[in-house]
Amino acid sequence: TRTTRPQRLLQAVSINAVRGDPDSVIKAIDHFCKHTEWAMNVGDEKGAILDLVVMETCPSTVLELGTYCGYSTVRITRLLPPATKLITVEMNPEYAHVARQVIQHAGLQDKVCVLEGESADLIPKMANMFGIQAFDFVFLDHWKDHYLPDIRLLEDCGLLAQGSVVLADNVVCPGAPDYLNYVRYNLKYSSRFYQAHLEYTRVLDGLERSEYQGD
Ligand SMILES: Nc1ncnc2c1ncn2CCOCCNC(=O)c1cc(-c2ccc(F)cc2)cc(O)c1O
Ligand SMILES: [Mg+2]
Repeated sequence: TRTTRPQRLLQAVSINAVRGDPDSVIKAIDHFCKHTEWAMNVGDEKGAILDLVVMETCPSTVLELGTYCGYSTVRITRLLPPATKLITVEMNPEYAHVARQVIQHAGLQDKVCVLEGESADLIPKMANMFGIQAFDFVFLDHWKDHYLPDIRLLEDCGLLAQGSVVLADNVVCPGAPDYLNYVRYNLKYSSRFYQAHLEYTRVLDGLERSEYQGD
């Protein structure tokens, strides 16, 4: 039977990236997606913005919704100090399996926990599962119509604190209009838009950075 796109992406990583070197994993995936087969990773242009926002946040606790093949997981985790932990949620078991191998190839497996399941089911259990109060940084990159219900769920579960930063991918393409409305016009958030392009294309897209102002 044919391989899947995530399996072909993983093969490109295992062939072209140096074990234990996150930057070579990132470069191998971007090269594969530019020259062989497009895939829905955040990519190099938006990835550079993601890097800047992570570095200025210096988070101790990170949540990512929508792991896919682990590209953004590697991008974020490579910037985190040793003691920090990143929790990433992926509902597709096949994506999760590939992501674990990509993360392992980068040598970052000890700093990452890949959870399989629906974000809406897992978010209410996280405080108890991991003994955390709030997330310093959240990256939204799963189903675009889940961004709004999930940020509200994070609020209701007390998992956002004053200063928590939520960065959302694809707010232009495929788009998350209800989410944008909420974070831009709700006094609980201070929000700003980073114009960019859909990964590996010239189609307009962007990231929205929203800082929680506290209850
Ligand atoms: N824990 C969870 N809970 C719920 N659902 C979950 C989940 N974990 C996964 N899922 C399922 C959704 O996973 C993938 C979400 N990502 C995208 O759909 C996406 C699509 C494009 C795109 C595609 C085609 C175009 F033409 C133009 C743009 C670009 C992107 O950058 C994208 O991120
Ligand atoms: Mg995306």
